Amino acid sequence: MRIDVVTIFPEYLEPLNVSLVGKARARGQLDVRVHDLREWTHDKHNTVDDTPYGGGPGMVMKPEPWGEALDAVIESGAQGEELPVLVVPTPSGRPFTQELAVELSEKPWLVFTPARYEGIDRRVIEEYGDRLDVREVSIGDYVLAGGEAPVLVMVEAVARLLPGVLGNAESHRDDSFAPGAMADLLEGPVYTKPPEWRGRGIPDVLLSGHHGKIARWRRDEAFRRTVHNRPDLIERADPAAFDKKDREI
Ligand SMILES: O=C(OCc1ccccc1)c1cn[nH]c1
Repeated sequence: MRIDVVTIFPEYLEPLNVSLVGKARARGQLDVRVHDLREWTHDKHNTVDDTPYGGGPGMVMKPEPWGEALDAVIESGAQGEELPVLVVPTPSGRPFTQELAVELSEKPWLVFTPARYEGIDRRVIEEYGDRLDVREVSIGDYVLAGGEAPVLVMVEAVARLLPGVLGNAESHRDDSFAPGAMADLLEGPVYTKPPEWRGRGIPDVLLSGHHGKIARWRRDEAFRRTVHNRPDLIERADPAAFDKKDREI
């Protein structure tokens, strides 16, 4: 997979050189290219923003630098002529979910356009929306100063799903929100050695070696935690899925 990021703060994307994503890049599973938007400005001050038409607070990112940058990135594509998916982080986007992470992890090429200020001139989204699959995506209901942190979040969520990137291929089968048996439930509690820590032991069932009981206990704990922290997910859950899960245990 190829990932391009166009930003006025390239140094903000340094964390993509370390850990999980860093290793995937070193193994050649991921080709991540970070571009400085200001490379495509031509005035003395490398201007990327201006005042909003119609007035109002803040500044808007100008369309010209984005147009030149995105044309350059798209033209550099040797991805078998496949065009990239354009991912635009914004509070006004559709929610970023595990389901969307899975969908994006199956694409050969993603281009992220993190904005600063009040956002990017709408005409950029329209211009590229005519020829590309453009996704405006929110990582949550809050406003940040820029889209770079959302890009780090989305790239990590996508990269860990690439085959061979996450050590144990099974690990994301039971992820919270992963489609399938545990869909729509939060992860239950986890424990590891030592068997006793500050007078606190381990739930007996986990030491029983009885896999059926362990699976049922984990499902019940996941349910309990979901009711407590995310009752909204319970309404959405499909009771038949629980019955199916019960039969599987
Ligand atoms: O703040 C965010 O992106 C930066 C941004 C982009 C456009 C206009 C204002 C701010 C964001 C919050 N949830 N998901 C994304």
